[in-house]
Amino acid sequence: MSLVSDTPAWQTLTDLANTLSSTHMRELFAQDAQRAEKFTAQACGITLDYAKNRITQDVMQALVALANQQQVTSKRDAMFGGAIINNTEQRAVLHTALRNFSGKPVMVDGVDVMPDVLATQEKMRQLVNKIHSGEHKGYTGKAITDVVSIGIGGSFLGPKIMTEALKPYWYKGIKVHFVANVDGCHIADVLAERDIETTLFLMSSKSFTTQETLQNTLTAKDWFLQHGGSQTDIALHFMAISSNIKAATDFGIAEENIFPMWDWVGGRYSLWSAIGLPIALALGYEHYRALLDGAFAMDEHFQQAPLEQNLPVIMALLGVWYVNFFGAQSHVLLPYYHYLRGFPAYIQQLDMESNGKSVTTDNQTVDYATGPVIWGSEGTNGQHSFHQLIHQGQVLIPADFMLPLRVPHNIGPHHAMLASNCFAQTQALMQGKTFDEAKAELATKGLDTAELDALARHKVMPGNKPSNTLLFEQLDPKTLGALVALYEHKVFVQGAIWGVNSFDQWGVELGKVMGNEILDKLENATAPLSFDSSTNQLVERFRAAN
Ligand SMILES: O=P(O)(O)OC[C@H]1O[C@](O)(CO)[C@@H](O)[C@@H]1O
Repeated sequence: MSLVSDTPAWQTLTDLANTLSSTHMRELFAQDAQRAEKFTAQACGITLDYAKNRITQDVMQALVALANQQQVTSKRDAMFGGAIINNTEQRAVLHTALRNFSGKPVMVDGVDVMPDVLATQEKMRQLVNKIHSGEHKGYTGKAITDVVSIGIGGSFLGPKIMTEALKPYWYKGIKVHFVANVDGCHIADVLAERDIETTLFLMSSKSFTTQETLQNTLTAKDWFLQHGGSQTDIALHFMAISSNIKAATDFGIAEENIFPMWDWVGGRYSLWSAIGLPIALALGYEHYRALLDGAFAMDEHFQQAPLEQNLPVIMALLGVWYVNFFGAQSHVLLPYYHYLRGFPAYIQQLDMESNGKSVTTDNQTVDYATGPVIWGSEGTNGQHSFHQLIHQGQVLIPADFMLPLRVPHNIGPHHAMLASNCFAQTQALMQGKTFDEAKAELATKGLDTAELDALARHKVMPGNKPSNTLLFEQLDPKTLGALVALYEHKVFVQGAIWGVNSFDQWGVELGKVMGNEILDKLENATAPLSFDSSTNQLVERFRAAN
């Protein structure tokens, strides 16, 4: 098969991008009073206004033609149907089965996975209720008040960020804490404030081989044993979530305390599995279930809505448009909602670990970018920091703004101020400010002509900077579930267009192997070194200091 960059649909888009490069979005808005209406789509409590993009209806049609040419819908159906689409690991990709409430079976290798999925959800529900009711007690008979979740990557980001995003829904009486980094400062800080009698540790690792998670759990176990807990008490205080049951039991976790997951769930897609247990403990099972319901609703939308009205497809196509036809190298996420402040970091793993690839599923090296750098932080903080570069810098950075229309507080004018900042940023990015407008603003400042011209040049804002605005009625668990699934499917569609396998992550493996080799040399201070001279020197300096 030819690369997507050699296809007619790609050429059409290249031509359209050239034509459109001389047209400012101000003109596109001036030409069409219905522009906002035409470029707005809605689903699952989310409204996407994508009118402030460098697009026309011709562009959107050509992008949809690209999606059709790349067989996005049949690839989508293959994923939902349990086909082995992760071809380098020979795995199905079925995080969608974890939120499948259709009552229909999902088959992998001729076996329906739904009974195991539902049984695990029931086991989670029972544990959450036992902990919240105080029925599950610590070894001294006290109720559990704190949960420490240990995991990294997808076994950390989803649980932590979704828990944080749903703070208004937290169950009173339980606090959930997260440890990811192997940096001992992290676990030391978390343990220092815990009461051994009332703390439950959850070890989350799909593979049960991840260095950071294994070491942090060993440290937690040592702490438990050193502070009065015994080997038999461990069963009341340590549980695990893993697809590697044997490794978990070998590690010392009682089999009944292991929540299973499966190799058809990718790490960065695993919050819907028992990896989401910390979320369920923080919120209560009903709210956790609503999160899954929201994702299921988005799955249905993704499968059923025409491509032109399909939220994940539209967002994916706009991303491809900027990455491949305007050379955008990054994409910024700007949640205007404090509790959603971690969302950019979540999408960073989802997007960059999925599509940061160079070879297609049919083993060809690509000659185009397969994804931008994803970054961002909460509004309005970014406005007083990096927005300057988005407004006036020489790099194109498409943005996703996010705002709940209603918030769980009613404190003075805060929410209207927040919303006005969000909307104003999208407006300023699109509209910009011309030289004449800048000069007119300075007219009353008493400057001479040369001074006025010089200063006005600095105040020019080019505008024509693209953004999407995502509005939610409110960020309840169901809407958050839909939002996460929206981005998952966006990433899927982009991977389908670029022809890459979005579900492996070989790029992270080499560092792990080399890290272990270096650890060996750090722990054996006399072992000869045969790395490159820089690495040798770094190891020697570490040895000298320790
Ligand atoms: O759940 P595990 O197996 O400990 O893996 C944690 C993370 O490590 C990665 O494999 C890569 O670092 C991620 O994809 C994954 O989410």
